[in-house]
Amino acid sequence: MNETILVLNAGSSSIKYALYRTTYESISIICRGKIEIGSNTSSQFQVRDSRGELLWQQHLHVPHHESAIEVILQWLETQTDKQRPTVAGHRVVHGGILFDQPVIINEQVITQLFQLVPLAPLHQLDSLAGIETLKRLKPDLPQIACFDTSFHRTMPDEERIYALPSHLTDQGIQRYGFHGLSYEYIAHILHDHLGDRAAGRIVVAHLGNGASLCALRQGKSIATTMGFTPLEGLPMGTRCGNLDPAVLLYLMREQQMNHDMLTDLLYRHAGLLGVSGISADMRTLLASDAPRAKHAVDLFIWQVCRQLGAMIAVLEGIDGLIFTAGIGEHAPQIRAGICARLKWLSIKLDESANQANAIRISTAESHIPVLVLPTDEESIIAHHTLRLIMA
Ligand SMILES: Nc1ncnc2c1ncn2[C@@H]1O[C@H](COP(=O)(O)OP(=O)(O)O)[C@@H](O)[C@H]1O
Ligand SMILES: CC(=O)OP(=O)(O)O
Ligand SMILES: [Mg+2]
Repeated sequence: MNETILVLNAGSSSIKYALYRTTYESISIICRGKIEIGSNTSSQFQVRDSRGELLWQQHLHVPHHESAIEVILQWLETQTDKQRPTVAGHRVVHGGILFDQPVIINEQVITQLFQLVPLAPLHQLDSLAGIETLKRLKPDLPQIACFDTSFHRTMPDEERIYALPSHLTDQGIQRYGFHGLSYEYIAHILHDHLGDRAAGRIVVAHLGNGASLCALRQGKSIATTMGFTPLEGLPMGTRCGNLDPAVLLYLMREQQMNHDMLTDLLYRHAGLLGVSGISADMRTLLASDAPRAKHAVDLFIWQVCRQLGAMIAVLEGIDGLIFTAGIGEHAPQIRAGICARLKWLSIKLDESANQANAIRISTAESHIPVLVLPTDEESIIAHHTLRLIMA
């Protein structure tokens, strides 16, 4: 029997989807696409086949994730029976303390996932919108949730636990880490690019609208910059990243900011957008002459290097640096800015390879290989989905 797997990956600035055909022994991609979301963004809905050839293109205005899901499902309805999904796999950002591996979705799971909405306000509801929309339109379709947090379950307690009274840790106030499906994919393909070095000390920089770093040893996560929520760590498109918690105490007391105001400030009006006052989108900032745009870019690069230092320290060295996700894959200027600050590691960038977004962007003399590896969270979700339905 064959299955057709629909994968939905709700990110904070986009929804990515893919359709796979499987014979149980192998999985092959049928088509995939991405819709960028935003009230000011005019988006292209594109569908590409396995070779990247354009199958369908439509100009859209997609203000939120739910409308993007409807567009994808409407398009699927116009396809042949063979392209109709028989199972769906979702990226769900937060699995909390309960879910450490992919799970078949039922009513109880949906209730538990709703309880985690406050811990990922830019993501969790959008994944649940995909799950609920599919449940409404195709009640018999089995659905699987795959979590961003699962991959980081290998982190040691020193990395996982905040310096808080232990009863709070026991309640689940601990570091979970995110972008795990992306790191899992990178860990999976690393040997193809680095050979035996892949089992060494690797830092992966997932730099997209959400951004984090992960320290891998033997392909397992031992540290990451995001924590209890996807707010900790690097500054992001609209998220602040690391902040002295006393800033919140100060704003609550001195400026009478309440929970909703702080959520809005820290998740939606901070980061690149907050610092630049111009945009959350790195493309816009790099194209701008405004000093505040340059300042936001410089601050981003500084923080990546500062936090990369911490990853290298816990790994006790570094054998490879990998860039991935929207900025990591497509912004040579950002990679060059980061690598220029890593000269102390004897990293040497091949400028033309970097400009071309080539896979290996370090020179042969560089002490450490630096690679650009496009991530593929959808394929990891498809594999987990297949494994679960076979079980
Ligand atoms: N060519 C580019 N140059 C610089 N930044 C880019 C480029 N292409 C994409 N980006 C950045 O990548 C971000 C999207 O990354 P992505 O990983 O797809 O996001 P997410 O999954 O978080 O929605 C955009 O917001 C934009 O800032
Ligand atoms: C966890 C997270 O920030 O995801 P994304 O980068 O897709 O927004
Ligand atoms: Mg993403």
